[in-house]
Amino acid sequence: MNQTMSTDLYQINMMYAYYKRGMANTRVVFDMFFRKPPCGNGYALFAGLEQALHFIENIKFTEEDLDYFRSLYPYEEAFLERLANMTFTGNVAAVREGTVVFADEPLVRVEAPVMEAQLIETALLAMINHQTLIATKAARIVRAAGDDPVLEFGLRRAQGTEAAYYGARAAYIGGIAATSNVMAGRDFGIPVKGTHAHSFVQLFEDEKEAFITYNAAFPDETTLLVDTYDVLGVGVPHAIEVGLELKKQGKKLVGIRIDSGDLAYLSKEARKQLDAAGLTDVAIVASSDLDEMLIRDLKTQGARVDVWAVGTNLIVSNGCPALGGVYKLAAVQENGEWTPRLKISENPAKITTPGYKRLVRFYDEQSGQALGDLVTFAEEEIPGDTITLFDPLFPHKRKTIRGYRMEELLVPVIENGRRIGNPVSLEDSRAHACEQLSHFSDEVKRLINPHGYHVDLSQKLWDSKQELLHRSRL
Ligand SMILES: Nc1ncnc2c1ncn2[C@@H]1O[C@H](COP(=O)(O)OP(=O)(O)OP(=O)(O)O)[C@@H](O)[C@H]1O
Ligand SMILES: O=P(O)(O)OC[C@H]1O[C@H](OP(=O)(O)OP(=O)(O)O)[C@H](O)[C@@H]1O
Ligand SMILES: O=C(O)c1cccnc1
Repeated sequence: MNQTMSTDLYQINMMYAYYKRGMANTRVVFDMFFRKPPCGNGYALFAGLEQALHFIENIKFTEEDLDYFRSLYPYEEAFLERLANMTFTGNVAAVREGTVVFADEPLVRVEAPVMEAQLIETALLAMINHQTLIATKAARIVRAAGDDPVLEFGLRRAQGTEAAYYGARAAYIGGIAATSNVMAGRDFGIPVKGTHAHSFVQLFEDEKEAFITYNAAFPDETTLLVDTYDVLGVGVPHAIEVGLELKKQGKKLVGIRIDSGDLAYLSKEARKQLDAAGLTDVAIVASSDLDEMLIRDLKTQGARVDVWAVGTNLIVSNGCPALGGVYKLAAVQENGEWTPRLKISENPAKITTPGYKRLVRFYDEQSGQALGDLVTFAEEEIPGDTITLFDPLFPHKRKTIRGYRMEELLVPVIENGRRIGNPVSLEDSRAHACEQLSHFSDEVKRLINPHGYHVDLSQKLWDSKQELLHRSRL
């Protein structure tokens, strides 16, 4: 779908004012970043870039769009004509999908004529804020589940089918093993999995007949929902009967699903019953309003769950319904030079970092551990083996690091309006997320009160920011 009209009216109005002032071609740099990771997490998993780049590459106003603008305001016809011919001609650099990212670092850098940079703001933020949020929530849930697979079951509870569709994509980057969402499976290549509903059991005279019927249709991949009537009294015993019959035929019951009640108690007792019947390899799937905290708690209770199915709380990111990613002007080109621009706020943490910037990450060469991120001006040289980093809010807090490997995080993805290289596959982004997470300590990744990770500014950038701050007070 063409998303060009997915913008706020104020973007069009600012574009018009720039146009009238003869500033439409002024080149600017905007940075996309967030100020706080979602869900009290220490980091976010960057996602949604593929959709954002696709949107940018396909900017196109239609005749109907222009008619709509005419109905809103007497914009000059020459402006509307300009919109009609508008495409994105600028440059975009971004962090790779699946990268572990932190507050206050530039994740997308857009350099373009101001009309174009302004037009793409809203949809770019919407796409990246949404998917980064869900990928991060998924990563939390997957972390709580440890080595157990997590299934995404949220389609019916998402804020609309589009949120479910892209949410499933983001959740896959965040590490879920499969989704129930067939369209997301078809389009993104995410493995799809499913069991059956209570209605399937209710439709038959007795539960066992329902189980046999389902198994007859899916002899090699049956997971039976055992909580329609009485989990331990009839559900598990009926599933065991089916499992034993399959065993006789050299086949296997894949699993049972428990969707209500005390999941710790029921899973332990169900495990005992299955094991006693010799069905030690039948997996137990749990679902029922789960989230990362409940999964963690159920594990400490010794729940014997092998697979966690999570719907609502994952797909709506319950408890943290939005990521506050922003898009701020960082520099303006004046006489061929980039002039840094600053946005002041009463809250020091909200003061933006001006300039045309670069973002690098240092890893310990030996252990591979991520040591810190550094934001510098784009043209700055970074020493290859020793560097002193300092906290931008508390500059006396310093740390010298040595023997590192450096990674450029912000890499060009669109040049002069054209995509560079091939789109990265979802599978690669998911693998990248997994690899990225392995470089961060358990303290940074813990679910509650995570350890802070260093995101520092170069001396030059920090000095420039201070100077601009002082000047702005005059
Ligand atoms: N052992 C447990 N410890 C903590 N929370 C649990 C445990 N077992 C289940 N829960 C959670 O408690 C909640 C149970 O909710 P509730 O009693 O409303 O519904 P239910 O048992 O799933 O039944 P129904 O689906 O029929 O409403 C769910 O969020 C579930 O994940
Ligand atoms: O609890 P969630 O994490 O949101 O996971 C999805 C839920 O959706 C289904 O219930 P629903 O009552 O809609 O249908 P059912 O008849 O299949 O149980 C499923 O059984 C889960 O309980
Ligand atoms: O396959 C399932 O069991 C399933 C899928 C979506 C929602 N609830 C359950």
